[in-house]
Amino acid sequence: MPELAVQSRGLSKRFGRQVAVDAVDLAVPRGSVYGFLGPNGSGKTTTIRMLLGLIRPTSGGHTLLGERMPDRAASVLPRIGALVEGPAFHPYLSGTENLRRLDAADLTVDPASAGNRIGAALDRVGLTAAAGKRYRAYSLGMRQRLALAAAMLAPRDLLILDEPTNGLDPQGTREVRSLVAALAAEGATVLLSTHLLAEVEQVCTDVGVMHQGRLVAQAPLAELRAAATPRAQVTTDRPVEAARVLRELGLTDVATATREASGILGPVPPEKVVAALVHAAVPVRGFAVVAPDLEELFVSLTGEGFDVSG
Ligand SMILES: Nc1ncnc2c1ncn2[C@@H]1O[C@H](COP(=O)(O)OP(=O)(O)OP(=O)(O)O)[C@@H](O)[C@H]1O
Repeated sequence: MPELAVQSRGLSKRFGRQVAVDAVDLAVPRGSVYGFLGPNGSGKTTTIRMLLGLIRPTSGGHTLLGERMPDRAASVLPRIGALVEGPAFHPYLSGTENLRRLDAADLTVDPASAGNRIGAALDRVGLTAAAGKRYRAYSLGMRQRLALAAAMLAPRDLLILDEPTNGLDPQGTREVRSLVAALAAEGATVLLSTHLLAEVEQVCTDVGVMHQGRLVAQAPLAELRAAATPRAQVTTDRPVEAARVLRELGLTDVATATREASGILGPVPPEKVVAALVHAAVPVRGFAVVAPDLEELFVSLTGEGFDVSG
């Protein structure tokens, strides 16, 4: 097995004059849950469509599970489950019937066990109760669940999921997260795109950040966190005086807010900061050492905020 489940080199897509994806070098480690993160319109869906061979790159290329695409599509695609925008479900068929059609189209599986596969997939996404309902009567969340079930009809080595929690309520979102964790625990590699940082924080081991068509950062999440330097945060009625003390101690990026001063600690021990504040008679109401959250980290990487609320 290759070390990288997905690897692209210079993958690019132009629509007319617009460059939607610009020389993306993806490296998705085998066994990872890779969060493909970026604001709306940053090129995630276009990249995923190229990965799956649904659209042709303008330039560049890639491998899936070590196999060159699209030449090896016929042999590698059966090992891959995908969820991309607009799955072709039939509106007048039920969830079960739709899955039956998709399952029948897969020549690599035994038709005799179709019922078991379909039942298990519907169960995993929590759609058993609505399995007999027509697709056209499904809510957006139910449609999304059915698309996930379709991606998991057979055991997969790699799942590529475009915004898998799109349209789901908070409960559904939690279920999808635990589903992704379970799939990863079973040994699958999962690449999921999202514009929600919380999603990445909670399930992903690795992150790739898209910004205006370019992959601006890619690393294991733990590495990104380790690179994040903690800040000392002082709650006080005299933020300006507190800020002066922080600067004198050598803290950097010192900032003040109403009743608060903060700065990047660097090598300065926190207890020294507290002692210096007390020595300078700054009334300290609270003191904390906080690691930046992912949002701050990514803003610093991309210079742009994310739609964290969804
Ligand atoms: N078929 C197309 N024709 C022209 N432009 C397109 C086409 N598909 C995508 N684009 C453009 O390419 C850019 C990237 O779009 P893409 O859908 O890949 O972004 P995204 O990161 O997936 O965003 P979202 O989270 O909104 O789905 C956008 O500016 C979009 O308008």
